Amino acid sequence: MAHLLVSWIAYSHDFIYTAGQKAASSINEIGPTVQFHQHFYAAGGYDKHVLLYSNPKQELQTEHLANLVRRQHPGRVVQAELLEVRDVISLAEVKTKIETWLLQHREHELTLYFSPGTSIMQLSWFIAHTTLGLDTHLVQTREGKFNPDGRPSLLELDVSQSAVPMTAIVREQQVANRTAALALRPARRNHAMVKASPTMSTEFLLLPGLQRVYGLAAKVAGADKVTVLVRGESGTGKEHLARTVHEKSARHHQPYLPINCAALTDSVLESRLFGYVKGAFTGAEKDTKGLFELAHGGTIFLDEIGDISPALQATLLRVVQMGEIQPLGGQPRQVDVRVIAATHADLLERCGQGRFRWDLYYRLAVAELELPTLRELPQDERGKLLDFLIHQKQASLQRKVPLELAPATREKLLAYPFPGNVRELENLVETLYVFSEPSQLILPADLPRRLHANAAGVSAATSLTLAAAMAAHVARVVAQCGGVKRQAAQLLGIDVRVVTKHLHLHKQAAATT
Ligand SMILES: Nc1ncnc2c1ncn2[C@@H]1O[C@H](COP(=O)(O)OP(=O)(O)OP(=O)(O)O)[C@@H](O)[C@H]1O
Repeated sequence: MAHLLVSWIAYSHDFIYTAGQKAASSINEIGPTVQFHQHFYAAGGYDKHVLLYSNPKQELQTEHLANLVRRQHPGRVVQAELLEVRDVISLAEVKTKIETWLLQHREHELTLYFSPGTSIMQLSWFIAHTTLGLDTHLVQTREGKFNPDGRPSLLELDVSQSAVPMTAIVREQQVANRTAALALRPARRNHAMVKASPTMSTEFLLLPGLQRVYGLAAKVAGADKVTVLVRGESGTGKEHLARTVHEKSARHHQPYLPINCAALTDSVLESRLFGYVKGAFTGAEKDTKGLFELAHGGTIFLDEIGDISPALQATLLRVVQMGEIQPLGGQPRQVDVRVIAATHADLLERCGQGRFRWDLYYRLAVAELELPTLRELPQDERGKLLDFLIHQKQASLQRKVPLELAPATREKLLAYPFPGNVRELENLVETLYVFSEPSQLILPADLPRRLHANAAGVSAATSLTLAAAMAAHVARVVAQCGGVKRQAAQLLGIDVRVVTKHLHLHKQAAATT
């Protein structure tokens, strides 16, 4: 057992930014991470500092920060680790990621340095600390200027004395969801409720077009052992629906652990799901539980199930049929886990093509829930969602005024088919906030180029060969992902190297037309 200090990098306070530049120009030596090492680390008896960052783009600057600390304090182990979070203000996502990480390190004594990170990250530390029952301490620092002796101090949060009942937080979230379902309202804040979370907002809009599937989800939730298959295009809200099934089920006090099957290679996925015993393969230094064991009593969400290999399909079938897992190199064990799987693919078609096992499909699809695409929803509902997201982002980005769209801009937005569904619309609204001035009227010309393409999204000059069409499609998806190829690869269901190859082809084609 080791004593680990765990913290997020403080994106704004650990680094110094030059006005007008997005990239950090240097490390802030009076920032929370450097200061912690200067004043408190030595006395804490830590074996290692795990410095978490949430975005792959922050890798370099986190490494610089870790290096500086290592240089200033030779012998200290500082490990930068990516804990990827797509939406740093989503309590659902951040909390799940943090809980999963902590459960994976449960054998250690864990000191959670609470001060750095977004308010949702802080709230998630707090919830994990008070609800997971692990050996965690929650510490924060107070700057010297607030202490009479002018020296910074370290405070451990005494949760038993806390005035914030956790049930209040959970209840508030549910009320927020219900409120959102009843009427469209600007996201509201309740400072009395959660001091640590000024950005918490209503997260979901239960549109009439979604009510049927959410009604079915509530019914399915009550049937405890039933496996569920959620189908829907990327960004339609599959993860949200899966979590709702868990939260409405009798298992809601137990873990809910999501995993994206498409993002991992076969062997990594297998060891993450089922665990391994010490010595099972090179580098397996200790027995490690898999997610199925960690989720015992609760729910596991297997996202992008359609992409797993035939070998893993066979293993998973045994797990779902017998409730039995076998860690790599270990003995079979019984687990009690509800499986919710999701896919963007047409699994029936894949079964027909021999790419997915029929028996596994029938086992998973005991209850099948299908989410509509954004373009299938009626125009007025899309309009409501747009308004909802405008208010939601206004609250989370702490803008004084909501985004103002010219009528023609709104029309264009509502006519666009949004292949990335709600996530794409959500990202677009955020981009418009980021790149516009407060009170600027957003004109059609301010919208990204892809929204101006003709209906088919293909210009007349485009080559009609299949290769060119594929390359153009890949380029469009990469653009929709803000240039992040890894994310595009995930959406497209292909390897990132293939994405690069298509982009290269597309560039060549563009240069010759
Ligand atoms: N009705 C809705 N109201 C508000 N936000 C929504 C709604 N539906 C989806 N979202 C938001 O859209 C984003 C995508 O949702 P989610 O991750 O659940 O989709 P998904 O189908 O699981 O995507 P993927 O297949 O890519 O993993 C999330 O940020 C979610 O909060």
